[in-house]
Amino acid sequence: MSNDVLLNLDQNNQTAVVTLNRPDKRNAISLKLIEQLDQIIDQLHRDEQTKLVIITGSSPAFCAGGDLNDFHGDIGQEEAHHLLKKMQQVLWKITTLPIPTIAWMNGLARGGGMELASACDFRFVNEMSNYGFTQGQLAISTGWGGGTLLYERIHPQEAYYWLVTADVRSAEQLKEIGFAQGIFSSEQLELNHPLIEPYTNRSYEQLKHWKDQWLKAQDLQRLKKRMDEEVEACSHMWVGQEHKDAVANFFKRNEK
Ligand SMILES: CC[C@H](C(=O)O)C(=O)SCCNC(=O)CCNC(=O)[C@H](O)C(C)(C)COP(=O)(O)OP(=O)(O)OC[C@H]1O[C@@H](n2cnc3c(N)ncnc32)[C@H](O)[C@@H]1OP(=O)(O)O
Repeated sequence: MSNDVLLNLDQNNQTAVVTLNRPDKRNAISLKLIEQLDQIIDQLHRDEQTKLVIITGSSPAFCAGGDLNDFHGDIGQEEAHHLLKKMQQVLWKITTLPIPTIAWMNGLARGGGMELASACDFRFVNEMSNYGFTQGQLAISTGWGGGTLLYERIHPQEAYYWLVTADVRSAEQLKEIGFAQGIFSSEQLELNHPLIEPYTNRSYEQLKHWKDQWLKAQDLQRLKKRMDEEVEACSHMWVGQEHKDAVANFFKRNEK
């Protein structure tokens, strides 16, 4: 079975690097990738040595969102809900990992790729890349709970505006609105990077404690309910003709 997700456990830094590994498909999230990512996140929930989790992508992209071959228009609402729910559950597990999580956004991200980043506690972006919650351009809304999480990461008014405009933005713009905590220039991730060192320089106890405080500062029950409502809403938009046309146009655009 191809490894669509790679896990590297760096013992020295007690850091887990999770890499989406479908570069030829811009790390689009297929059902198979979801399964592999789910198993890795479950493993990290059980791991009491790892103090930091970093999610990144095999260049040139970070993540192009849901794989439109798997998440395509001609399925019914219940099936759409069932498929969307799978990744929502993974995003929930990432959100509630008991140690800090970082999205190292090495390359472009679209749609669900931004939702994946929103499930992480911190986000660092590549100055050369661009990023967008582009679901609105596909006649749907976010469908994995990442739109709900966005409201927790930046000012709610800014989150609302971005979801409606569905536009693609620069690294600078993401830093400006507080979605990204920092900007880097090198594509590949180094654990001794100045943006990563503040985490690897801290102990497991410190990082676990701060994450516990962070989770307790939120109404997790209400957050999960809102994420569930998001999946339901998207599953209804999914079956609309506009969405089907938008997906068909994407693949037409990409026909060589
Ligand atoms: C499931 C819902 C979920 C949610 O919001 O909850 C979603 O994420 S919906 C999907 C949202 N994502 C997109 O709409 C992005 C679509 N892709 C693009 O706009 C571009 O591919 C881009 C900007 C990511 C990269 O452009 P670039 O020019 O660098 O590459 P290509 O377009 O030539 O693509 C290379 C290769 O990758 C395949 N690809 C890219 N994105 C997807 C995708 N989302 N699903 C499936 N496949 C994707 C593309 O078809 C090309 O494959 P090839 O076989 O070489 O033609």
